[in-house]
Amino acid sequence: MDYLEGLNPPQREAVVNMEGPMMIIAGAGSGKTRVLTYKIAHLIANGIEPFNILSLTFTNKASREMKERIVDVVGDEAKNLWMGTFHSVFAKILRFEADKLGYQSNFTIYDSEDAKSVIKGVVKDYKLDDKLYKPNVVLSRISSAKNNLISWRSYEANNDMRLEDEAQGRPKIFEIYKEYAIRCFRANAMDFDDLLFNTNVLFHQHLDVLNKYQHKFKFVMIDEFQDTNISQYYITRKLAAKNRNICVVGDDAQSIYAFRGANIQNILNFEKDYPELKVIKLEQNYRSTQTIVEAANSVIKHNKNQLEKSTFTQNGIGDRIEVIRSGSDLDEAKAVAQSIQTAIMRDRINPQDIAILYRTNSQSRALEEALVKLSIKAQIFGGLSFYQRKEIKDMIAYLKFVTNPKDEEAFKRVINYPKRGIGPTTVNNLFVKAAENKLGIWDVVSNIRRFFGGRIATQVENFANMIKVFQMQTEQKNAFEVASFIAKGSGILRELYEDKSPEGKNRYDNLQELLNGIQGFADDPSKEDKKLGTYLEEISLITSSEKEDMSDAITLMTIHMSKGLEFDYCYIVGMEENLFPSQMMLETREDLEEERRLFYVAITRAKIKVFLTYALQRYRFGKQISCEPSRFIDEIAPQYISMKRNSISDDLGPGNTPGFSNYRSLRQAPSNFIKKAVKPKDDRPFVPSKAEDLSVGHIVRHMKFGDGKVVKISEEGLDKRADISFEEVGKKTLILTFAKLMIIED
Ligand SMILES: Nc1ncnc2c1ncn2[C@@H]1O[C@H](COP(=O)(O)OP(=O)(O)OP(=O)(O)O)[C@@H](O)[C@H]1O
Ligand SMILES: [Mg+2]
Repeated sequence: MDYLEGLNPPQREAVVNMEGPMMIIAGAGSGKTRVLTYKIAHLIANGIEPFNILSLTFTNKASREMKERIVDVVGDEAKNLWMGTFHSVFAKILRFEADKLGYQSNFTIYDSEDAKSVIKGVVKDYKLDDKLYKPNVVLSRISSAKNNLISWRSYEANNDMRLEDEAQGRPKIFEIYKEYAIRCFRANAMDFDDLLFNTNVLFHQHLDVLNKYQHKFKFVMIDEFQDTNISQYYITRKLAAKNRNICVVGDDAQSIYAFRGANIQNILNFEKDYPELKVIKLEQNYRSTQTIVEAANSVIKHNKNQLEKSTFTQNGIGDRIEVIRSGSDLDEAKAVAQSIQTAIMRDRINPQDIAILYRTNSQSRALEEALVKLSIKAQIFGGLSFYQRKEIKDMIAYLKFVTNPKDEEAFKRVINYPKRGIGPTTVNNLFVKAAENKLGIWDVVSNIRRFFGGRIATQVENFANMIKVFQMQTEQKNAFEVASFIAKGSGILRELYEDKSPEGKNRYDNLQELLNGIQGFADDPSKEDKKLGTYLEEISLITSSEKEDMSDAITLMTIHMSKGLEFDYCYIVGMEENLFPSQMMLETREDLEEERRLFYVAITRAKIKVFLTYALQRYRFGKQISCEPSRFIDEIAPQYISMKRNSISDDLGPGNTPGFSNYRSLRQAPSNFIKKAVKPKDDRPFVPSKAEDLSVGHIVRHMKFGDGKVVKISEEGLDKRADISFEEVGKKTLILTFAKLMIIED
């Protein structure tokens, strides 16, 4: 069996030990995903049916790639594997079992925009302060409740949640949660978190169903195990309870979703849950050069919380990590584009093997523009950018509403678009009528004469008839035929066609592009079910907007999305304090450690070369601000770094020391241009003190500025301020509501 030859001894041991619980916690690039892939192939080669194997990955792209490789080894039968992200696999199961939970199997999956829109509605109807109960804040509380398996029924009694809400001045979240859940249910819709939450409910309440899937999934495999949350962990624990054939692989140093409830604790629990656990260590990195492996190790060493493990590589030493500084964010983007051009032309790197990684999505725009100017094709991976565009959302709303007329969010989008004289007041009246009669919106709309007369009734009736015609189409025709019919019949296509402005043309093109995509779906011979509902299912879970002709494009993505992937060259951009590490993540040691793990993930994506870039000035929050290089650059052991100045930038701004040739001399620049990360003197955990406890004379600690003495406290309007004289950075005035300070000496 030649696939076993491509494995080192511990990898092979992991693959051939087919049964029983197994855990592999090992560094980046050590072959964890490869082991999972070959293990699945090995199971199939040994007679296990592919449909008895469940394999959970972090992105759909990852699972597609795994499947392709397995097909290469064992042939086409591998196509029957159950493989995908947690969300896609359990959405599929929930559709089969929807009736057990009182849903219909054609339920809609709300993305976060839909969810926020529902929340906005609830906040408005409950007459709550919408500045306080911002949709994304509320949604994130609801999400964290669901991911910790706290239902709306138990939320109110849950002290942790309630006390935190009260502390944040938002005591009514539990009421919003309840109403939100009711509205989603009434609309036959689930949000992303519901997909996991409801699976847990399903397995908890219906033992026969659980039993069926326990029997079905004789083997369970999980990649990126460090980022599973409690909800996901319970699902897999239940599924594996019978056969106990569960194999998980991951790397605690790459845990980067703590903010979304991912829980490193799962790794620790796993050992308790399976005392017979087989643990396998992988220590050799096959992905990256020695320089990259060592540099990454030198960074992650700064984290206290990590499991003991070591990594080495037998790959070549390779080039140093190149640090490029620029005068501004625009120049940074230009420098990156130029460097990429060189990489492609001179170093003969395939564009597909080049990635630009950034901390926040909004950084992509300048880069995209600079790349276009040099005619370098780029695709954004993981962004929903295309599907977030208004015309696309409108069209999809039609498709969704036709498939599931209970979907209120879709209804709101389509009822008066294109304009058909049904204004917000009428729409509101329709909803009121629905609520009064405890009916769904479609029940009212499709029987409008029972509730309204006159002009309203005629217009709404026309709309309802149109939808009914569309619905009839869905029964006989494939997704593309129905979608084209709807695009024309609804008037959307004409509406966009008639807008001859450049933006209008662009929107028209986008809509055409969407239809192209649907046609591709309908023409795909490997798809058995070409119905509209199945198409919607696929795109609701899309994590990548790759298109066919993108084979010679480089990839842009957030670091979060890059997990598990690998590229020859990686450009990590925006290496600046307050951007990376992110401003929001500087409050506690835990947060900073999570940022550092994110940096570790970024570096370890590269096989051949890493570039780190930063700008001295950046346009943020609507104005030009000065930036300092990220402390993470400083944390890489110096022998792995070389410093380049971006030749595009003439004006390097304040602190410029002309003529330096490497990073070391930059570090010794006479100004405070690079500030060393201020290290606290002792190792107490950082727990911010209350602002009102602070008084003159206290010695306090700040996560970024280090230790200092409070010299003055003043009040200006509602803001209490403190002047603090810091040992390392001098005097600063801080607003106490924002600054987190810990009193270390009275
Ligand atoms: N024994 C081996 N021989 C040759 N190449 C290997 C071997 N093991 C792994 N590789 C290669 O090394 C690279 C990294 O492997 P893989 O992606 O499985 O690592 P990983 O541990 O999953 O990394 P990450 O933590 O980033 O997800 C891949 O290109 C893989 O094909
Ligand atoms: Mg992997």
